[in-house]
Order: sequence, then structure tokens, then C-alpha cells
Amino acid sequence: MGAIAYQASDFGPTYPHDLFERIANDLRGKGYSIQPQAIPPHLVWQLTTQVRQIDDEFAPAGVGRRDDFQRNQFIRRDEICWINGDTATGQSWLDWTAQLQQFLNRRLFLGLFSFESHYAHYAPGDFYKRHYDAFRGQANRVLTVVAYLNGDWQSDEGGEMVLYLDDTDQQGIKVLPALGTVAIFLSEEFPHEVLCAKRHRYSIAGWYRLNNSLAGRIDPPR
Ligand SMILES: O=C(O)CCC(=O)C(=O)O
Ligand SMILES: [Fe+2]
Repeated sequence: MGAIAYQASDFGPTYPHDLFERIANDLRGKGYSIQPQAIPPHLVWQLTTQVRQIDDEFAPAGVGRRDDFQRNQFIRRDEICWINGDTATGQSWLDWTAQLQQFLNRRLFLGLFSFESHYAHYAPGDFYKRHYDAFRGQANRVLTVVAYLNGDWQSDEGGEMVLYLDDTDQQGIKVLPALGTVAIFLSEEFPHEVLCAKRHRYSIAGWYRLNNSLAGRIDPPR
């Protein structure tokens, strides 16, 4: 990984409160938030190291939930590995996302109940075509969080995530998968895609969900 060019001041005594406040304000105002250098240096270092060490635990990603899960090479080509609390690194990531969850629930009353996330590896040439992470009315995934784990990413290396503001938007907002950047958006509102990269591209994609078990039905993670 490249040198961490983080400003120490970004992680001073007001971290993570100020960051979470900016995210909450963005979500309230426009439904998405893009925050460079959002993950603290020690955590970004742990995650960046782990994602490159677990290469043999990655499996091709599919499309759809468990019962209609299928691999579709024309839609997505990445490989994924789910993150759990079995390692200190996984646990540190879950602690950070839990802090954000608590903050957003207090500020925005989102009722975020659970969180699931996986590492993703896009080899050169891999992509993920334009899609939604959740479908209206299914009330499963509410908020998407993507964190990027690539040092020194250059703008001519591709691999941007393009976040489209609605169904008709063709231009979108391009997000470089740069070390420590976090993109957060309402899962039902924003179509998005991952463009082909020239380099190996590492990230974490995660989703906060509502409690769908309230009707007496157990709603398993995918
Ligand atoms: O890696 C990214 O930038 C986004 C990935 C994504 O859209 C997904 O896994 O659903
Ligand atoms: Fe997505």
C-alpha cells in the first residue's frame, strides 16, 4: 500500500464526531455522502493488509439474495469475502460501523438495525454494471457504505464508482477508490456502477438493514 498522506488533524479529538456529523448532514440534505480520508490510519492499515492476505478466501460474487443467487459475469465480475468479528481487524471495522450506525440512528432516526459487509476484489478488467443495492418496498438494505483500500490511486487508472442521482441520470458522480475514502448512500435511491480498473481494486461494501424479523419471520443475512 502507498504512503498514508493523511492529515493528522483529520483524526484529532473531534474525530469521529465531526465526520459523522458531516455524513448525517449530507444524508439529510441529498441522500448520499462522499468522505475522503474517513477511516482512521490504524484501521485503514489493518484492513488494507488483511484484504491482501486473505486472497484464497475470496469467492466469485453473485447477484440476488440467497434463494435466487446466481453468478452473472455480465453484471459483475468481482470476488468477495464476508467480514465477521473472528479477527481483530474484522472486529475493528464492525466497531467503527457500529459507531456510525448509532450516530445516524440518533441524528436521523433511521432505525438501522443490523449490518453486513464484505471485502471485494476487482482484478484488472472487472466491473459491476449499473444496479441498485435494494428494491423499493422490500425494506431490506437501507444504507450502503463503501470503503476503499487502495493507496495512491490515480485518476487515469479507472475503477471509479459512478453514483447516479436517479434513473435518468447518465453522468453521475465519479468516486475514486482511494485509500480511506468512504461513500455512503440510501440503497433504494441511487443506481451506481463500478467501472473497469487497470489495477487490482480492493474495497469493502456494506449495508445497514432494518429489522425485518418483527413480523415473526426470521430474516437471514444473505
Ligand atoms: O466497490 C464499489 O465501489 C461499489 C460496489 C457495489 O456497488 C456493490 O458491491 O454493491
Ligand atoms: Fe452496489
